[in-house]
Amino acid sequence: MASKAKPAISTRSSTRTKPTTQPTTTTAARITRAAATKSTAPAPSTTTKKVTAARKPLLNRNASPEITPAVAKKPAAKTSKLVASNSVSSNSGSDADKEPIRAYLRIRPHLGDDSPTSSPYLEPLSDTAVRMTDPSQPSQDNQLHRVRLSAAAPSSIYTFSHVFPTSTPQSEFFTQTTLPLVQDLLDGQNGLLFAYGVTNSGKTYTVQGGNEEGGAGILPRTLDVIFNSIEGLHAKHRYRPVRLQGIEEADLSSTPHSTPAPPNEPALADVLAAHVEDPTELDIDPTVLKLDRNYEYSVWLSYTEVYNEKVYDLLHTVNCSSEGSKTIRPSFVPALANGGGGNTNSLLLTRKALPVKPSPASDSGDTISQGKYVAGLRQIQVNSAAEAKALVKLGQLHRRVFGTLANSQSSRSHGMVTIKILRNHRGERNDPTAYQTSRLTLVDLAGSERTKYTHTTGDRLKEAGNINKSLMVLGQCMQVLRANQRRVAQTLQAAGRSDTRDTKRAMAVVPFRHSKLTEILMDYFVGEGKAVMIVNVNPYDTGYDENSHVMKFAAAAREVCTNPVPAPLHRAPSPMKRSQQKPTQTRPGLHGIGFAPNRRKVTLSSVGVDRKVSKTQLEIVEEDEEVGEPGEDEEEEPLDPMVDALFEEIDILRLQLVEAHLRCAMIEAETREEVMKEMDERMRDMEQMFTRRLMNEIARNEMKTDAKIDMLHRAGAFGKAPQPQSSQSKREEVGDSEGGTSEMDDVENSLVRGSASTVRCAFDSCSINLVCGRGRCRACIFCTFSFIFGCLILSPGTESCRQTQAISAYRPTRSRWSRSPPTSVGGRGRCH
Ligand SMILES: Nc1ncnc2c1ncn2[C@@H]1O[C@H](COP(=O)(O)OP(=O)(O)OP(=O)(O)O)[C@@H](O)[C@H]1O
Repeated sequence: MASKAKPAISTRSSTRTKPTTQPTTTTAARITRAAATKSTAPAPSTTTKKVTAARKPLLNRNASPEITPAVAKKPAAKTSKLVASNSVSSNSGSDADKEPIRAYLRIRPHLGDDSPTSSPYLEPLSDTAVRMTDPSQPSQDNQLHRVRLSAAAPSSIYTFSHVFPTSTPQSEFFTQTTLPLVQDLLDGQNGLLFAYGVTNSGKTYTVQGGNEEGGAGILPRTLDVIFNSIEGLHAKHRYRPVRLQGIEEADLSSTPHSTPAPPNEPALADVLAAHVEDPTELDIDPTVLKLDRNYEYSVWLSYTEVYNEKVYDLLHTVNCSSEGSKTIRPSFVPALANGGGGNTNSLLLTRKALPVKPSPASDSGDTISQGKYVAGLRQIQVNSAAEAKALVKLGQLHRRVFGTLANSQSSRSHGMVTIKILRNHRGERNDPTAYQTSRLTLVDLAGSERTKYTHTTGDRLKEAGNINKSLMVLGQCMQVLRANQRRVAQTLQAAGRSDTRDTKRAMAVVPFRHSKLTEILMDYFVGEGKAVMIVNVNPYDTGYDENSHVMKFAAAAREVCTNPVPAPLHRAPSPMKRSQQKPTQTRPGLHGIGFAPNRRKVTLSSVGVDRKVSKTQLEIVEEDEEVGEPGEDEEEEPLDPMVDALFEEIDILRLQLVEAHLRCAMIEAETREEVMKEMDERMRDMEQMFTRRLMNEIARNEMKTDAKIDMLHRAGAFGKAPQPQSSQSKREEVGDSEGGTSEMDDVENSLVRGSASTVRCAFDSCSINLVCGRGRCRACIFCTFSFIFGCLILSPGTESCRQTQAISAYRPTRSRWSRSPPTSVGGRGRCH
C-alpha cells in the first residue's frame, strides 16, 4: 500500500482570516499526533488528489492553489487502478489496495461513583498493547480454596492500532482516530467509525462527549471540523442525496415529511425540557482541514436507531419550512388526552420502522453496489455546525424517549449518525454526473453485556437478545470476512496465481442479512470506504469475561480489510421524486400474518420552575416497517413472499438460537457458582472437623500431662504430697520452711515454671488464656507441645534436661509408659 503523507490540517485562527498549516495544539499533543501519524493514523490529504486524478478532467482544475506538487506527481499506475476499481464491481478493487480496519482501545478512567475495586485488570504495556488479567484469578495462598468460574483465559495480551490511556483528552482522541476519516469524507471517501464495548465503558462519552469543558466527543468535533473547513465553499445545491449514494433534484417547495405541530397539545420538547442538557456550546473544535477550493459542498445529516431489530428515523419529526430552515422541535402524533390533573399529560408517540433495501446500481455510477440503504430515512441539509448539533441533540432526545427511557441506565439501541457530503466542481453545477456523494457514519453501539449481569426479563430480555444477536452477527461477519480474505490471500500466494475468481466463488457467504445493523453497515465492509473501530473498556467493572469477548471481537475485526477508494461520480439522477412514490404497505409477517405494533408505556417526571412535579405518560407505539408495492422500484430485489417468509423463519430460528445460547451460558455460570458454593461449604466443614479433632487431642495430652505430674506428686517424687494450694504458694512455703530449694524442688519448679519461663506461650495475645496456675496457657497449642516436648528441644545441661532426669527417675512398676531407664544428667533423655 502506498504510504501517505500527513493530513493537511490547519487550525482556525480567531478571526478565521488566516488559516495556518499546523494545528495550534500543545507540543505534547503535537508529538503524540506525530507518533500516531507514524503508527496509526493514515494520511488523508493525498486522497483528494487521487480522487481528482480519477475524475473526469476539468478545465480549471490545474489552477487549484491547493494542489501540492506531491499530488500532481501521483503515479499513473495508481490512477489507472482507481479507475479500474470504479468501473468494475464495488468489491473488486485490487486486494492489495485494501486496508485493515483500525482498532483503537480507549480505557475509561475510574469514576467516583463506581463500586470500589482493588485495581484495574487492564495494564497498558505499550502504545499498542495491553495485558488483561482476570481479577478473580486465585492468588498463591488461596489457590486450593478457589475454583475458577470463568472460561476466559486468565491473562492475555491484546494489540491495537493504538491504546489510549485514561488520561487522553477528547481533542487528542478525536485528532488521532477520527480526523483522518473527516479528511477522507471531504475528499470523497466513505468512512465508518463504530464504538464497541460493554455497557458503561464510555461509548456514548466517546461519540457524543461529556458536559465538562473540552469534553465534546468525536461527533460534535467532526461537525465543527467539517463546517470550519468548508467555510466559503458551502453551496445550496440543486440536487440532494437519496438512498445510499444516489442524488435527485431537490424540490425545495415540497416538505413531504413535515408534520405541523398540533396547537394546544403538549410537545415532547416542552415536556422534556428538564431532561435536556444545557445547549450552550462552549466546546468548538478549531481544526480546519485543507480542501480543494474548486469544489463546493453541502452537508446532509441523518440519524438512525436500530432497536429490537427495527430501524427508526430519529429525525422523522423535524419540520422543514419551504425555505429549508428547520424548526428543531419534535411534533409527535397528538396527545391522546390531557391527564386532567393539571400536572399529568399523556402523549401517544408513534413511530414506524423503516425497511432496509438494496441500493440500486444506478446510484453508484457504473459500479454494482452491494450496499443497502434505509428507505424513507430523512437526510436533512445543515448549514452550520450549531444547526447540525441541535439536530443531533433532538435525535438523542428521541433515542432516549423511544429506546432507553424505560431503562435509563444504558443505551439499548444502536445509534447511527450519518453525515453525507455532496460535492461538485464549481464549473459544473448543472451537470448531475459531476456530483459525488461521500458519507461518514458514526455508530454508538448498544452495550454488549449479557443478560445475566443485567437481570433482564420480559421486554428487556428481548432487547438484550436482539442486541446480542446484532453484535453476534457483526462478529460473525468479521470472522467470515477475515476467513474469506485469508483464503484469497493464500490463493494469491500459492504458486504466484493472480486469478482468484474460483476462490472468490467458493467463499463463504457473509451473514450481513441476519441483522439490521450489519445490513446497514455492510457497504463499508464490502463496498468502498474505511472502517475504524473504537473499543471502549472500563477496567474497573466486573465484566472481565465480557471484556475478553470485546477484545476477541477487536482482534477479529483488525484483520478484516476494507476497500478505501473514493466514491464514484453519479449517473444522471433518477427522475423519480418522493411525491411520485407509491403508497407503501406493512410488511407481512410469517405465513402472511402481519406483526402487531409494539406498545410500551413510559412515565416521565420532571420538576417545573414552580417546583411542581409534573408527570407525563408516554405511550410508545412502534409500528412495523413498510414495504413498497412490488415493482415500485425496478432496480430493487423482487419480493418473493416465500423467500421472505423463509428469511423470517431463519431470523426467528436464529433469535431462538441466540436465546438458547444465552440460556446455556447463564445455566453454565449458575452451575459453576453452585458447585463453587458446595465446595466452599465442604471445605468449611472439613476445617471445622479437623479443628475439633486437634482441640480434643490437645485436651487429651493436657490431661495426660497433669495425670503424670499428679502421679509424681503422689509418689512423693518431689518430696511431699501435693497440697490443695496453688503451686506458687506451695513453692513459696517450701522455700521458706526449708530455707532453700532442694534439687527436687528445683526440678519441680523448673518443670512447672520452666514451660512458662523458658518456653513461653508464643501467643501473648492468646484469646483463651486459661492460666492453669503453673504459669502457662493450657489451651494454647504451643504451650502444650512445648511442655510435652521441651525436653527434646532444649540443650543438655539446662533446667529442662534436669526435669527429664527427675521425671525419668520415677518409674512406677506397673506403669507401661515409664519403663525406660533413667537418663543421666546432661544426657538427652526422653521425657515420659
Ligand atoms: N474517558 C472518560 N472520561 C471521563 N468520564 C468518562 C469517560 N468515559 C466514560 N465516562 C463516564 O462514564 C460513564 C459511562 O459512560 P457512557 O455512558 O459513555 O457508557 P456507555 O458505554 O455508552 O454505556 P451504555 O452502553 O450503557 O450506553 C458516563 O458517566 C461518562 O461520563
